[in-house]
Amino acid sequence: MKEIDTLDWQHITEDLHNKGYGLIDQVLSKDECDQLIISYNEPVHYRKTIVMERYRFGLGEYKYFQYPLPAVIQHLRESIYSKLAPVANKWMQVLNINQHYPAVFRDFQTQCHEKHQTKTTVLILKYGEGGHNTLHKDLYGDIFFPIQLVIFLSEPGTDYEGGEFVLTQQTPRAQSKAIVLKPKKGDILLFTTNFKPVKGTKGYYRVNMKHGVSEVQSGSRYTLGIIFHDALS
Ligand SMILES: O=C(O)CCC(=O)C(=O)O
Ligand SMILES: [Fe+2]
Repeated sequence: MKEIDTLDWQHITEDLHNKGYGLIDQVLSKDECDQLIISYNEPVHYRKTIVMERYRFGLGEYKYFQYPLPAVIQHLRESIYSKLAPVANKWMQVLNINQHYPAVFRDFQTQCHEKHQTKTTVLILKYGEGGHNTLHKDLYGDIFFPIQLVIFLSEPGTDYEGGEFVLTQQTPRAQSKAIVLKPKKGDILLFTTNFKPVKGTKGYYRVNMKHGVSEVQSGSRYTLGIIFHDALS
């Protein structure tokens, strides 16, 4: 795994401010991705399995991890959080929202716990042919962190076809714009969970963002999602 501190955080931060997402190339090695895919079938790591069609979330399956998280994931969650907290604080500040994100992940988690959000939201997802994930926001209670990430564990074009990552950006009084991305195995995509600020003529306003996955045409596609806030249940 690449050292998180050595990544180009200035560039990533600019992308998040300007576009609401940022792609980081090749953070995990092929082996690390394969290990995570293998662990999909080891029940000991998970607290809950969701069959997506049952909830009309799409077609596929995902599993929520339980605490304690595997060391690699805990490390990523803590180290990336500290890089994103300043971005999140800037967003809340310009939008006049009274929410401060502490510099250290542990202290943010305390905020979640005070609101009874104590369950992990870190998840691993698996989609086969026809699999997809309908457009959504990952909100699990009052407390939310405005940026999350997905680690791509499968290789597009080799392991699966289709299955693009889709972001929609909804500006007030306009239709939604779609952004379609196809990151490679080992890449990390950071993106907006709920809304981000955009500068207008009269100050900043909110644009809402949702994400999902287009239909997988063939093969299988695995991803790992790290959401920073915990869940009520
Ligand atoms: O499989 C994907 O690319 C999307 C996963 C997702 O919705 C999430 O991690 O929140
Ligand atoms: Fe999601």
